[in-house]
Amino acid sequence: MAAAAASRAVLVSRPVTFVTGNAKKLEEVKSILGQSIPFQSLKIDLPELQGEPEEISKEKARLAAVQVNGPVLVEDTCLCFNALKGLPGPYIKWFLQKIGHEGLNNLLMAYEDKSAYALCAFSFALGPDVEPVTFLGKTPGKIVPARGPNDFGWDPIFQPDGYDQTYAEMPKEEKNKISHRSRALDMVKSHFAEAGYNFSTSN
Ligand SMILES: O=c1nc[nH]c2c1ncn2[C@H]1C[C@H](O)[C@@H](COP(=O)(O)OP(=O)(O)OP(=O)(O)O)O1
Ligand SMILES: [Mg+2]
Repeated sequence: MAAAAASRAVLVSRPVTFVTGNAKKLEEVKSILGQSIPFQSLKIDLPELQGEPEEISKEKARLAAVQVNGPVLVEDTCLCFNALKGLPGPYIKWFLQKIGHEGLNNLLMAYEDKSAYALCAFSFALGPDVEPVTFLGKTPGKIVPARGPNDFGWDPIFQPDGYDQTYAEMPKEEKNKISHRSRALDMVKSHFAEAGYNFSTSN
């Protein structure tokens, strides 16, 4: 029963650690979660296996839980081009690093379809011996020539549907309302509420 589940509190003696090597992700997660889930962060660039976004994210959580030896939250972000059947997807980091915004636009030169989606796969593991659970958040949009400040990844070339600004041009609060990241975090929050987790705020 939902009412019973909501009133059940599960005390977890360790805080949640969000593990990422990316300071900009951390900044967004902090601002989206606010005080709703107390968490600490740890800067490690975890190795990522190849495969589907959900599996990559789960494996990151397994590795992170071993490192932290406690509850962890990780995420893996993909930028998927529909004309390319979802690629670059999880490999966007390396594509961006090698060919940049212009190269990413050029990849779609041969196609009329410039539609794309941003996908965030959050995984949570209670500890190293517990199978992680994954939550996917998706925001549809299209790939455009870069516009706006260049301070976070592919933000300047992604224009979400229903907006005439790119992620980079939008005020941060606006991006955080509709982003792939905030949609996935909404599900993480619901999961924590349903499970009744009450995390410690100190180690
Ligand atoms: O909202 C975003 N807006 C624009 N760019 C973004 C966003 N979110 C991630 N990105 C970039 C960072 C990296 O180039 C790639 C994802 O790769 P991804 O492995 O998930 O991130 P990462 O290696 O930087 O950090 P982490 O240590 O958490 O794996 O897309
Ligand atoms: Mg990474």
